[in-house]
Amino acid sequence: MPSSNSFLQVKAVSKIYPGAQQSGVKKAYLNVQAGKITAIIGQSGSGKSTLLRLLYGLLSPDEGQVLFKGERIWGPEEKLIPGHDAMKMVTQHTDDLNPYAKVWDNVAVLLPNTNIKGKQEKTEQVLRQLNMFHLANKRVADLSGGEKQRVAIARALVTQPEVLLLDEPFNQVDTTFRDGLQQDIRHIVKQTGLTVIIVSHDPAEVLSMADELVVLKDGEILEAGMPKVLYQKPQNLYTARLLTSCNVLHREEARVLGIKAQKEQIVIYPEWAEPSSSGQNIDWAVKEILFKGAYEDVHLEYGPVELHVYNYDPGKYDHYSHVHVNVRQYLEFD
Ligand SMILES: Nc1ncnc2c1ncn2[C@@H]1O[C@H](COP(=O)(O)OP(=O)(O)OP(=O)(O)O)[C@@H](O)[C@H]1O
Repeated sequence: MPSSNSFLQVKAVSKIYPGAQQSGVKKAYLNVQAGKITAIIGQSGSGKSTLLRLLYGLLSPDEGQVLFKGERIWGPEEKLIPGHDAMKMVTQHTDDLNPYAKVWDNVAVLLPNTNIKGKQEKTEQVLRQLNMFHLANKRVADLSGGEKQRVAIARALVTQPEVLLLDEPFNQVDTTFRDGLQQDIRHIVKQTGLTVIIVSHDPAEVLSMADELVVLKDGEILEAGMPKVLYQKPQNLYTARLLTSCNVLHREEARVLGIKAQKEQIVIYPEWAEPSSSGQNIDWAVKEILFKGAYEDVHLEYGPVELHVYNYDPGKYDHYSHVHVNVRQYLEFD
C-alpha cells in the first residue's frame, strides 16, 4: 500500500514551450494527497493548465516524471492513448456530450452492458450525488451551461476514477450554481475518497473548496499549503495579491497608519483595517463607497496614500466624510 505522499507525484517536471517567452512549467515538485482536493492557482499564463495536462498525461515532460502510485504516467509521445485509466479530466468544454441524447444515456453509455442492474444503479447514484436525477430524462441540448457541466462531471465520475482533474470547470456556471456544485464535489470526495485536482483562475473561489492550494508563478511552484494558512500567512506578496484584493503600501506610506515596519512592502487586507468616525486622527477622506451587500468597500485617501477597507455597518459613512483607521494586522514583504 503506497503512503499518501506517494499517491500522485510530480518529480522535477519541466515542460517548456518553444518560443521567445520560455513559458510552461519549470522544475515542479508536487505530492498530491489522496482523498483530498488540491487546487492549482496562479495568474493567467502561470502554467496551471500545463501542469494539469502533464499530470493527466496529455503532455510529455521535457524533464522529470509524473508518478501515479509509483507508476510512470506516459505522455502522448510514449503512449497511444495517454494518461491513466484511474484518472478522468473535465474541462470547461462539454463537446463530448451527445446533445440529442438524454442525460441518463449520456452517463450510462460509459458503463458496460455486462451488468445491466449495476449499470442502472451506478448511473442513478452518480446523478443523485450531483443533484441532477430530476434531469435524467432531459435532452442535453435543452440544459443550461451549468447543467451540461454537471453532466460532464457525472460522466467522469460514473466509471469511478481515483483521480478527477478539473480545468476551470465552473467558468460557465453562475455563482449560486457554482457554490452548489463545489459543495457536491466536496461531499463526493468525503464519501468516496476521490482525489480531486482543480485548476482555477479565481483563487478566491477555491479557498472554501480546496484542502491544499498550490501557487504557480511563471511556471514555478511558489508555495503550497492549506487555504487558511496561505491566506493568513502567505510567504510571497504574489500569493497575497492572488487571494485577496489587498492594499500594498510602501514602508514610508504605512507610517501614516502608525506602522513602523522593517521590510519594504506592507500588505493590509481590507478586513484587517477598521474605519471609525470618532476618536483622534480623523485624517482619511472617504473617496468612494462601493456597496457589496453585507458590507461596503470604502476607498480612503490621506494625501497621496490610498487604502480600501471593509465596513460591515453599511450606511455609516458618507462620501467626503473623514475617518480614523485602526489597523489590526498587516504583513511585511521585501
Ligand atoms: N501549446 C502551446 N504552445 C506554446 N505556448 C503555450 C502553449 N500552451 C500554453 N503556452 C504558454 O505557456 C504558458 C502557460 O500556459 P497555461 O495555459 O498553462 O497557463 P494557465 O495558467 O493555465 O493560463 P490561463 O489561466 O490563462 O488559462 C503561457 O504563457 C502560454 O502562452
